[in-house]
Amino acid sequence: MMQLSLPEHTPLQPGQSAPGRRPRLLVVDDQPANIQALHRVFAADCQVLMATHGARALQLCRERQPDVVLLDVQMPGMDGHELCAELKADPLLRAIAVIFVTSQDRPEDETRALDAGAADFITKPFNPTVVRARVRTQLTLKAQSDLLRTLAFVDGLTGVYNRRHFDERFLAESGRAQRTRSPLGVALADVDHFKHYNDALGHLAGDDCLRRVAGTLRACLRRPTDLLARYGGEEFVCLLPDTDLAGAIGVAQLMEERVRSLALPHPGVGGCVTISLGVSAGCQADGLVEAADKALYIAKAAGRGRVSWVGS
Ligand SMILES: Nc1nc2c(ncn2[C@@H]2O[C@H](COP(=O)(O)OP(=O)(O)OP(=O)(O)O)[C@@H](O)[C@H]2O)c(=O)[nH]1
Repeated sequence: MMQLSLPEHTPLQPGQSAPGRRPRLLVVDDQPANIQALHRVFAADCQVLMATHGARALQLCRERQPDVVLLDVQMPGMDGHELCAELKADPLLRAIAVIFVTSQDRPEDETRALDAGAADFITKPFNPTVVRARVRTQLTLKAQSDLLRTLAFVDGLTGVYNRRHFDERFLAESGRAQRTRSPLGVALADVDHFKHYNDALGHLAGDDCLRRVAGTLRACLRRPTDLLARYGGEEFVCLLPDTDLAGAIGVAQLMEERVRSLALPHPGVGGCVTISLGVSAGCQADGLVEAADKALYIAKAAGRGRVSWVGS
């Protein structure tokens, strides 16, 4: 029996991984019979997604983030080479391993695929045992690189993403929002009177509080593309692709309520721990974080424990 399990911690969103999640494979071929043949090979070990044309495959990559794509070259519309180029040009998708599975068997076909960023090249008709072995190799490499990426981009105290990862994702999502004219939401959350909390209960209790708040904020995010990061100190930032101002305000209000209902005693102010949030949204990413920061300042000035926003 082939072993295709991933290491336990290969999350897209740290802390939201399903431990031991099955590897996710996307098979792209315009011939359903070819898809079925590969489905039979992998159905027992992997979650197998299927697409019969490039546009659908791209959509599935964005929505479901497969680990490996098995890609036919000749397809109507966007062919395999074009799809591979799209994946490798997108910072959010380029880690997906692409394996061409094709009846084109000339050395120049193989070279062209590898030059375009493919991880491997398999010719049809294929031997199922060989395909399984080569996919397993790519899944192992993908799991290792996911793990390294996670370690480099996670905040050590709270387990959510760090500022560096936020900056990288913000850049990528800004470009996408502008290209697709879809709104990008940003929410900045700051723990209220946190200095008093530390002063009253000590720094270690303060650290615990930050961990509880981070976990609570993260649990408010529903879409796989949403991202929570520690922005610094007692401040968190939330990136919400394809989310307009009303949607981002809704997420922020949920966060405010959920942290309040944790009912963590805050002896420094004689109540419980609350957060203030500033929200902004738009297709033009320039100034979004600054606008959210301005809104956060307004929420603080208006009495804390509330959500403010900039924009309409
Ligand atoms: N325990 C702990 N405290 C931290 C950490 N990072 C920052 N802080 C503390 O967070 C506090 C932030 O204080 P301020 O910026 O004055 O803000 P505040 O007291 O939360 O007041 P408002 O934001 O105005 O509600 C400082 O005392 C920092 O030392 C951390 O990792 N752990």
